[in-house]
Amino acid sequence: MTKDTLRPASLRRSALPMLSVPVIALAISSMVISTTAYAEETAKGTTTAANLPRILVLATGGTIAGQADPRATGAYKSGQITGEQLVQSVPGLDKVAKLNAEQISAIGSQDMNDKVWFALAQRIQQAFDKNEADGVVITHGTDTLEETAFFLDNVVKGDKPVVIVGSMRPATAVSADGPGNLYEAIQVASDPRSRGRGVMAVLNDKIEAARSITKTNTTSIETFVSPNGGPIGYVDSAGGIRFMAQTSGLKRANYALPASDPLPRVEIIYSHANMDAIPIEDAISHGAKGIVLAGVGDGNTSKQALEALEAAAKKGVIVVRSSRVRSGFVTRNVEVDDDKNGFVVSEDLNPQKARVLTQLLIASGVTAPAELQRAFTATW
Ligand SMILES: NC(=O)C[C@H](N)C(=O)O
Repeated sequence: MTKDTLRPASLRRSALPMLSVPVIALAISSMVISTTAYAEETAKGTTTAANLPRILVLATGGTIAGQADPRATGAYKSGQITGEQLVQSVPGLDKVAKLNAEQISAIGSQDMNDKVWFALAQRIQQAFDKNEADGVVITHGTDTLEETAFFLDNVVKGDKPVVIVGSMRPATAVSADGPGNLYEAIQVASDPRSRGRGVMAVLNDKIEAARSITKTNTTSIETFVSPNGGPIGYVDSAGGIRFMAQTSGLKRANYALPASDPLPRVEIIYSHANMDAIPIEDAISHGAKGIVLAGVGDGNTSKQALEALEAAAKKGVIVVRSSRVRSGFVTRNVEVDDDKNGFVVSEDLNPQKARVLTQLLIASGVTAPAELQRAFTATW
């Protein structure tokens, strides 16, 4: 992990496309102006940086930091460009905020893990508690962006904005979406109206809440949606930021960050036609403390699988019924007899987010089904 303080740059910068890493690094080092030169500029009144909000950028990798040979079709490597290089590559950011970039990890978000989550949560909390920053922006891959956003939404305390951002095209692509997304994310994190809204994601001119956002397209830049509620706001260069309501409308639960990683083992079991009990029995034999069912329809599954879940719940494994269907709510049900079986339903949370909440609840010592259910329903 490295910690670098970015010097605000008042020089014109070109975007990264088509440049190799050494060329980018050389170009950036020659563009960065020294702190002294910057102080002189400020004294001359050519910049108002002193009044700008302080935004901490925490880079984790992902396609937004990815590079490809522009002639190659599709293939690129995630996490090749540092957070500092990323912010330096976006013209005009020095007019929006005072930026400090730190590298937390350099991974594709398919490799996102508890260690990085804990490092992020601890660094954000420290920055807020010590008043080092007015807002935080996390650069992240899009594959698990929603899970990281939801995890942080549940453990970071305070009302300062935390914004997570990614891109669908690597930094070297023609029409890379990363620079625009990063600019808008920093705009949102810098705006006082963003306070008290929990963790937000900003991509493709939309502001979405951590609880509701999900990735819906494998490759398109129009991939993130909030199926049950829509975006909480919009941001673009012409209109600036528009929030659709005073707050995101959702109550946030705060859990203490467990003393150390990893979080308890909770498996997602995907339901399908011709479903048997084997995946559930396997998960339990490998030490799962909880099972989230990505059920068909309203959190349903076959008789065989249901019996295996009932047996698991009897042994003290937490069973949460969620759905593989993209939108809607999973509701407590007499047919499945959630009450008798001690099952929990995930409400609006998709399986991957229900997993995160189940992990946090188990880590907090909450295991009684009624109490677990209250935590899943606490939002309304
Ligand atoms: N667009 C992306 O960022 C996808 C990439 N695999 C990641 O999640 O890191």
